[in-house]
Amino acid sequence: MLNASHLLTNEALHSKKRTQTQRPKISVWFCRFGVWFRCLSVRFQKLCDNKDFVCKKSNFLPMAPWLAPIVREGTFDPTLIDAIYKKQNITIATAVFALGKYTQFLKDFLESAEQNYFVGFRVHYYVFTDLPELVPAVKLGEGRQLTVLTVASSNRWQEISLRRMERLEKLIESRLVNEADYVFSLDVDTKFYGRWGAETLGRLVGAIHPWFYKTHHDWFPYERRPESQAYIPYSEGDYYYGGAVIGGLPKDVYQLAKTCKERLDIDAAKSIEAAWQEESHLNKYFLYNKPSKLLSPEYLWDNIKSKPQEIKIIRFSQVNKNYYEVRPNP
Ligand SMILES: CC(=O)N[C@H]1[C@@H](OP(=O)(O)OP(=O)(O)OC[C@H]2O[C@@H](n3ccc(=O)[nH]c3=O)[C@H](O)[C@@H]2O)O[C@H](CO)[C@H](O)[C@@H]1O
Ligand SMILES: [Mn+2]
Repeated sequence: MLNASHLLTNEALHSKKRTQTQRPKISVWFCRFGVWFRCLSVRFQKLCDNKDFVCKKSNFLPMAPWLAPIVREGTFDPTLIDAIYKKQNITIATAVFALGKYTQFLKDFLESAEQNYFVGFRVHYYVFTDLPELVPAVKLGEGRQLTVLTVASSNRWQEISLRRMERLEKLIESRLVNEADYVFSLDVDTKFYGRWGAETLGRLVGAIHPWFYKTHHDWFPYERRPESQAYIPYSEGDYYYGGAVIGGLPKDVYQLAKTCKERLDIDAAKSIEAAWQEESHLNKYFLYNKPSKLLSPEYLWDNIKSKPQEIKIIRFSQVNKNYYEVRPNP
């Protein structure tokens, strides 16, 4: 005789059988997952091809589309390239600005430069500061010298940063045309961790910003207001360059600094300050005056970013800083 518990058990058994027969085999699940995954990856690829946000395998190519080399580990022979340039007995002028509390970065900058930056070459540092007494006495190698240039400070960090263009222009005009073969202007809140040598020399040199080397240009933090001289429309752009590294022949860097300074002045007269001050103007300049050589983010990293696999070596990097502590204004 069937009782209620039998009925329940049979029902349970029946439903178990049904689910067993209806559940697809594991291979079917794999197949479904494969189709789903493929759809997703095709969609993602389309997104990339549409250049909606990321793309940029091309940033890892050894050359820019206009055939300028992108310098990175493995693309040059350090011994050979240094030997070629050493025969030319060149002097590399290096402008660095340390105003206000940024003087605290000078010691590490200079000491690490002496270990890594154009070792064995003639290097002339030009240190701009409002506090000359705080320039540390760092022992310099043979053929290397340092000149302190006293300048007035400003109560805005943005102003201090952007006025580097004007000061660079004047420095090249008044001295470097006669004193140097190449010039670099570098951020001071930085440190060298690896070799930086003759492979970085060129007519006009920019460094790809470490935060945007995989970003599509529509997402670059270019200045987007047409009223600004630094304006770059969406759909234009090739790389986003960091304001921390500018280099090249004195006459080419002079032209860059002069142009950016003029455009900064035009903006200032209209009470406009570009999104990233002189860095925005630098990006505009490089868009229409392509650098002859690009430095990969090996030459401009940021210590708060961990090193990804594709970056083989970090040579020069922004050190961590407490913005509130070191800047004169927020
Ligand atoms: C890695 C990189 O590409 N950094 C750029 C970025 O922010 P950063 O955050 O790197 O700008 P920052 O605060 O380092 O200022 C740029 C430079 O100006 C000098 N300075 C600044 C403030 C001060 O009180 N005293 C002083 O000496 C110093 O040489 C410093 O290295 O954007 C800035 C403009 O917005 C500049 O283009 C920087 O080069
Ligand atoms: Mn900086």
